[in-house]
Amino acid sequence: MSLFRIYKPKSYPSSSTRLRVLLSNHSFYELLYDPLISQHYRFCPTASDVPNRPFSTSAFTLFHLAPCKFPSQALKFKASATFYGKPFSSSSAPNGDDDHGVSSLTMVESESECDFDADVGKTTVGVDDDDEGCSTVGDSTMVELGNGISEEGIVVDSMVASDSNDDVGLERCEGHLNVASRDPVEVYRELRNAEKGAKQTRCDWEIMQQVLSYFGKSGWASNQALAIYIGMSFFPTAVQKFRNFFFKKCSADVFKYVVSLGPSDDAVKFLFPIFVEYCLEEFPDEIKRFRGMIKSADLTKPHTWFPFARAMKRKIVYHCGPTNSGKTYNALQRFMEAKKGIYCSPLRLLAMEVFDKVNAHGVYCSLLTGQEKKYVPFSNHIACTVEMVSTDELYDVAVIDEIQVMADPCRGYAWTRALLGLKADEIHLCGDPSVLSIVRKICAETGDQLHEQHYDRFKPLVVEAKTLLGDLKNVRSGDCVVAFSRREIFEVKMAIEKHTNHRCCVIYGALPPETRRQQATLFNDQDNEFDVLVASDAVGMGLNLNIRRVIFYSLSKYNGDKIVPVPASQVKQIAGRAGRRGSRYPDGLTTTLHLEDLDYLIECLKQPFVEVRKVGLFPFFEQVELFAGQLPNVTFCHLLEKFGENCRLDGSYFLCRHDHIKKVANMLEKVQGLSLEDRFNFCFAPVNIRDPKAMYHLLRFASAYSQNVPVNIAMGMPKGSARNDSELLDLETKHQVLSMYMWLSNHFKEETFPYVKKAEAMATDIADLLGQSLTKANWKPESRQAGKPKPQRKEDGYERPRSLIKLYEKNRLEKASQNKLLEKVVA
Ligand SMILES: Nc1ncnc2c1ncn2[C@@H]1O[C@H](COP(=O)(O)OP(=O)(O)OP(=O)(O)O)[C@@H](O)[C@H]1O
Repeated sequence: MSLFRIYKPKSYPSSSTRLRVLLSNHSFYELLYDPLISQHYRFCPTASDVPNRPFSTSAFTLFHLAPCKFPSQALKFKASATFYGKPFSSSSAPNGDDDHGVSSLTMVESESECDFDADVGKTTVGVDDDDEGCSTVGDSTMVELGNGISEEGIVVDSMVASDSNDDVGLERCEGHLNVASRDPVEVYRELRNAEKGAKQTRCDWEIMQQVLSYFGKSGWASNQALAIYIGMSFFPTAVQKFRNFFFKKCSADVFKYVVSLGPSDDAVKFLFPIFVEYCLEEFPDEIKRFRGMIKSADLTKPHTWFPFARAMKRKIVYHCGPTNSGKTYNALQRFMEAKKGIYCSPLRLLAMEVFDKVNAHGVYCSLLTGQEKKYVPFSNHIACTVEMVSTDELYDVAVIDEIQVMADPCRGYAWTRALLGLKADEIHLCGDPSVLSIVRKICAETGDQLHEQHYDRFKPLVVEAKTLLGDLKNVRSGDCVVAFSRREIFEVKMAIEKHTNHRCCVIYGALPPETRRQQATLFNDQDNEFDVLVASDAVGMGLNLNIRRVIFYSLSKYNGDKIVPVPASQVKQIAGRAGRRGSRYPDGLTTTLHLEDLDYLIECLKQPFVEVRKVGLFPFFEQVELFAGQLPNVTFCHLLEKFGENCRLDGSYFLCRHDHIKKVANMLEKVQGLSLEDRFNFCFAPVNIRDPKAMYHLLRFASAYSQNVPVNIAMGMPKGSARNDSELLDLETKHQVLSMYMWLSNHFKEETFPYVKKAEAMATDIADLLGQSLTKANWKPESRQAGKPKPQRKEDGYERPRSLIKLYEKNRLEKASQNKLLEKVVA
């Protein structure tokens, strides 16, 4: 039954319309001008099984209602008047939105508008306060509208229920409209208990197909289904079964009602609670399994994972500022004063530096990294890499360096864990301001007391506008040329040594920390010819270097996928290495090789730190183990994938990337006899997944370990320093393999890795050989990255690279102008 609320604006000319409206809840409608009944209109459904329902109305204009397929689409009247009909819907819509209970017709004329709202499920016709001329009607299905012409608006004359012969029809119509207001549990039970569903017309059946297909594709429904533990992957199966059930059991009124909604969100919202009832009854096992899975993949509220730390009232001091502003210095002062302290470093190299520095100050300090444990007798202090931090020990003072790495997509979880879990009365965080607001948020959750100390750079960094004008001959003593690939580093070294009198030290990520330190010492030492440093972004952290000027050879780098501009935060960090307090060059300078890169450098240095909104998390083994209990018989790699899909996180956290872990997990699938914990630990071993030799050795180590036999190093010692780049690469790989062996010996049963001392000795020797090799290296690097833009050749033989930043900028501008053009065309 329908309620028609008819009104029109007062401005509407009183003589303009005289009409009658009949609404019926069938799918197809037509409004016809019947020439036999001059000036009268007939409003009739087209469905063949529903009789025409002519009725008379007077109107002075002709209009036509174009047929529409679904009620959800607008019913459109054309001519001098246009009507739009919104879909019928239940007045008790699941979301409680009253609008869903209103069907409406809107008449639009060329000069003015008149709206008709038809409320479903009531029996009276009301008139808005503003409106006049409509009268109420009785409770028949054919709604009678009031007589007479309004002073100002629509005149609606009495409507005759011409089809009132059919009481059953009326009940049916009323019945299907009432469906919406019924309890979904009751509707579901009725369907479930029905022996057979009602017969449907082909047309309705097709519409229902579309409705259920719309339901299956609804992101809202699949999301909501998670609340009853119907997982995303099971949702399509559940919908398919529900669909079959619905077709088999659906009663006429429910069917009609859903068809009247059409494939729409209203239909989804109506069906969803019935679907829920169906799922709860039909899929208890799946729901139980998924609930268990979700529960075990719950990474929400990570601060509650550390109850002992929560029981403490910790004081957190955030040393917040740019590079070279004395943050770490001040934090380390507190660390050394403490009775018991821990320093957490982002790099082995930095942990070693602090270990040396603190011991040199007479404070006994041990060293703990993934690869080495150096216990200093009577020490109460420890310098460790952040991944190795113990959340069991109690400390007076802890220092977490480079706290902004919390937001690192791969390693961030280690910083988050240290911050949340460290049992220390006082925790000093050193870093730039990018994670300050999120640390504030975390402290509010943990109940820790946060103190902020803000710092400025000791001396401002000066940008040299002249640049090197594209010529490496312009390097000077104390310069550090920064390039972002190993290949470029060696090209630059060669070019400088060939065309100038300078000698170059080299620092890049694949070198062992010992070699990096050796090269840094060589560079810092004034009594030799090595006065220029060529380095990768590895120079950005951890080394105290006497750098006068940082020169960016380029400001773009390969990110594993494509060449991208170096992020501003990284540019700042690297440039900030110039002019350290206490070094030979306290005033820092920075510039670029090319003039055209200078703008980007200035732009980066000017940019404020971008506020980080999320920091990294990764599950502990125990969490993965719990999760695995819900998914027996899947590979470890698949397990990690599933964990990633199903884990829940709070808004301040993201799950750290684990492609690297999955790649190792995948490789180790063929190794039998490893426990889940073994697999988990092997996956964290430091291995370069792009180096097949290193991957081979990891596989070999894991196989031997799984057979419980002593794991051999099985790798020959190189005879001498490298004579070419492939020998240098070989030394790098060998050192990585030894480093991996040492790491494994610290993370697995020691007796299974009995040659750890030998590995340490070999690693030290190889680090030395690497240092020697770099000192004399004057060969062309081997190309490992096909497809990278080739450097341009200069006439004097010196190779000058193209400015990729310029190229990037050009592409960006081209893209932007293309987009603008496209927008124009679309407009
Ligand atoms: N008060 C101080 N007295 C003497 N030297 C200091 C002092 N503060 C800092 N320094 C020296 O200044 C240099 C930079 O300090 P520090 O490493 O603490 O800076 P930072 O802000 O932590 O920079 P980064 O983030 O680059 O590590 C270091 O060599 C440090 O020893």
